[in-house]
Amino acid sequence: MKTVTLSSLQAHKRAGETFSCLTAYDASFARSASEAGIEVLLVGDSLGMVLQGHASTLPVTLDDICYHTRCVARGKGQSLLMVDLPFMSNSSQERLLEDAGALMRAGAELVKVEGEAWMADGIRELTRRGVPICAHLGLTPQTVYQLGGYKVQGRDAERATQILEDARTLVAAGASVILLECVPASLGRAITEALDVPVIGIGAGPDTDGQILVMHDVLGVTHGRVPRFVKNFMTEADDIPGAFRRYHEDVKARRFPAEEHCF
Ligand SMILES: Nc1nc(=O)c2c([nH]1)NC[C@@H]1CN(c3ccc(C(=O)N[C@@H](CCC(=O)O)C(=O)O)cc3)CN21
Ligand SMILES: CC(C)C(=O)C(=O)O
Ligand SMILES: [Mg+2]
Repeated sequence: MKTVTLSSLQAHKRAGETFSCLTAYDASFARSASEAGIEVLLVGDSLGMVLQGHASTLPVTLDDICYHTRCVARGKGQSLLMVDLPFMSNSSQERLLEDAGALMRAGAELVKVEGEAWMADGIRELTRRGVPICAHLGLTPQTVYQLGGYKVQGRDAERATQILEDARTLVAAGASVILLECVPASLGRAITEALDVPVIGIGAGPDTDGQILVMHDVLGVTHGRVPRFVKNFMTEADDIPGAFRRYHEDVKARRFPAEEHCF
């Protein structure tokens, strides 16, 4: 695989080709995912749930994320390294810039922020300073206690329009990538078509430019009820590298997500 950059993701979008993304939290799994061809690795704050055992992503600290980013950076190969800003890193503009700076120094190449249109100022200041941004919209797990649970967002026309408008606003403010979580497939498609920047989906239907899943879900080691958009690729593979390859190939061939994974 050639080195993945923001412009290669753009090129995939223009060519109508999909790309695959997967969370990674350490060097060994990052290397394996990268060797499978997975274009983007995310050090997600989901690590609070799958590594630390919390019920949400809120307890994850900047130091936790920086530690895992340094680990993944050593194994990432040619993949692009995206990293989540943790809960409350947006408590002030100063803190936002400081925390994003810490993630970049740890090895991030693209910083993902949850937030709606009000994050536009922060995103403008970050991009001005050379921090490429992915804006995460739809189901934003850091606001789960406000949303009342991990529920599909944008089912009604009003909220769907709001998510589309937020996406436009954040792209205008400088976001290079949009990530949509848990929205109806029709909305995933509409937003992907409306924007020039790459759109990554998780539970956002088959038509987004990229797909992302949590590594533990792909390997079938998540305990408890798994979201509808999850597929365990171990059942069709001989080993972990094989499951990563299968996930990557199924995304590239648009075999994943299938109808049963969508809302
Ligand atoms: N293992 C794991 N996988 C993830 O995808 C994930 C995490 N952890 N932690 C952080 C967030 C939390 N996420 C979640 C968690 C649960 C649902 C879920 O159960 N959703 C319901 C929607 C029901 C509805 O509103 O219709 C589902 O049935 O999929 C969705 C996203 C996604 N992220
Ligand atoms: C589920 C993905 C998109 C994420 O934000 C994470 O892993 O933290
Ligand atoms: Mg996250």
